[in-house]
Amino acid sequence: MSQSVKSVVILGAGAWGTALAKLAAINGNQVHLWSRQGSQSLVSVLENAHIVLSAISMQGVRDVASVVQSSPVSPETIFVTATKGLEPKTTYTPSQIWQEIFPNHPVVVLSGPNLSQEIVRELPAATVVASKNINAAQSVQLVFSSSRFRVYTNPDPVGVELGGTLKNVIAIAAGVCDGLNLGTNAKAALVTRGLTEIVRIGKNLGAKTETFYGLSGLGDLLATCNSPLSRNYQLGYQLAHGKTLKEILASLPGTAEGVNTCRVLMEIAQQRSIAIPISEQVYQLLEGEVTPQQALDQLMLRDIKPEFDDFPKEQMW
Ligand SMILES: NC(=O)C1=CN([C@@H]2O[C@H](COP(=O)(O)OP(=O)(O)OC[C@H]3O[C@@H](n4cnc5c(N)ncnc54)[C@H](OP(=O)(O)O)[C@@H]3O)[C@@H](O)[C@H]2O)C=CC1
Ligand SMILES: O=C(CO)COP(=O)(O)O
Repeated sequence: MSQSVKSVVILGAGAWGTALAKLAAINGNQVHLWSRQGSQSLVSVLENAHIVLSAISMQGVRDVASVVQSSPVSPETIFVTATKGLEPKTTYTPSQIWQEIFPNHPVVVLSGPNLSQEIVRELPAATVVASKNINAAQSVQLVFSSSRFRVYTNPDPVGVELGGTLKNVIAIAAGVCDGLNLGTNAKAALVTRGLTEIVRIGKNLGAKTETFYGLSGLGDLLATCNSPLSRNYQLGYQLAHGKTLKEILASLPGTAEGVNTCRVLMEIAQQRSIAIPISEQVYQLLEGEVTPQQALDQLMLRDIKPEFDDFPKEQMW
């Protein structure tokens, strides 16, 4: 894998931004890791940037993107987003925000089963870079690919981004499931039916179904629902042990995007009449409207139904 040295700016020096900066630096790229708390001005780091990657948590994306907009950036600059969230006011994904603010620049989504603590330890991992602009996706692929980090391209940015974003809600449910000691069968059922909900929403929002069965969908769902390293999983686990959301958020290291994502997801599902029963129970749990046990009972006692929504009747038996 040979390529010319690129100037890469990483916005956000949190857990994920720091891990991604390390990956880009391993390949000899010139990397600037920017944080609002650091001494470097955004204007100075953006000068001559080939790639600007945002690893800002969802709540700060639009503010930071607007500041970048008021700074001089090369017309060739590729924007990459690694945030997993949805904007409450617009229900936009992060890439939709970047594309709205930079309509003439390529925007690439980077998402996959990527628990940052494992990546910092240089354990092997894989991810996906997705864009409508294949050349931009390939440039980003070269910047981050190494013997420890395998990067695939994908032409479905919305699907890749929604897989990474929506699985956080199911990861909260998975943490609850493990926290209540419900067993392996329950967990398998939860994760599989959770994927069904992600596919329903994703298809409705224009994503390709097969994307959700790849690394950024099923892959990330499996990683996040099975690892105590996941903040979203941890949050669910602690809810099951009787802690309040407020108490958990006060001690959680970093951002658990699933909390805000769940609220926006409920709005999307209601507007579009999409059934997402697991996510709905996560929502009610986060709002303090049900206990973990009540959420479980509500799911188990739903009306019985066929497994798949859209099997033609003649193919069912
Ligand atoms: N950690 C992981 O394993 C992975 C995380 N992600 C996603 O990446 C995103 C970031 O996660 P992570 O790094 O773990 O989170 P952290 O909480 O560790 O870091 C969040 C970063 O966003 C910055 N930030 C937040 N709001 C603003 C703002 N208004 N202006 C400027 N900067 C802001 C924070 O700056 P400050 O420190 O100054 O508050 C910090 O640098 C999330 O969407 C997450 O879902 C994706 C894959 C893996
Ligand atoms: O997205 C992640 C792994 O791919 C990180 O998950 P958490 O945000 O739940 O820690």
